[in-house]
Amino acid sequence: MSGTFDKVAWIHLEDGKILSTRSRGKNVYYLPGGKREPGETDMDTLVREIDEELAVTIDPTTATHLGTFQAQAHDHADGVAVRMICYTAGHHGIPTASSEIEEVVWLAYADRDRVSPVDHLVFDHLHRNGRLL
Ligand SMILES: Nc1nc2c([nH]c(=O)n2[C@H]2C[C@H](O)[C@@H](COP(=O)(O)OP(=O)(O)OP(=O)(O)O)O2)c(=O)[nH]1
Repeated sequence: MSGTFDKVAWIHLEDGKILSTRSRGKNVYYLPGGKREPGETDMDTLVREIDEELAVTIDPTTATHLGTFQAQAHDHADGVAVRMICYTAGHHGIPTASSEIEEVVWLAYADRDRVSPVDHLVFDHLHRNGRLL
């Protein structure tokens, strides 16, 4: 199978660390976010997915596009890609793991080996810019 997943992710940094999640049954951490549903804008997807995963309300008026990154999709056949459109954004509420999420953690650049290939690109970008320590 080939193709590309179209996903929107939330980049949430605090004290040089990035909020990351691990879904049930997975062995690597992902940046919170998910797949666009038909007709959704980036903000529609971001708000819906972050509410579903973390019970947090994203404030779309504060969203800033950080970058769009593409790499091999984790846990899929070679050649399947994920294109992840990444935003920082203010929020309301305390991130709390929903049922599909086993763990919510703050990762540093030193944790790069524990994230999926597309997140390597995000980690490198944020580290170069001094935002992920
Ligand atoms: N949200 C998110 N998805 C990621 C990241 N890195 C990464 O490879 N992905 C991948 C995982 C899958 O290969 C791909 C498609 O997402 P998906 O939600 O369909 O993943 P999946 O098929 O494992 O999930 P599911 O439908 O079985 O629940 O996106 C990341 O940092 N955050």
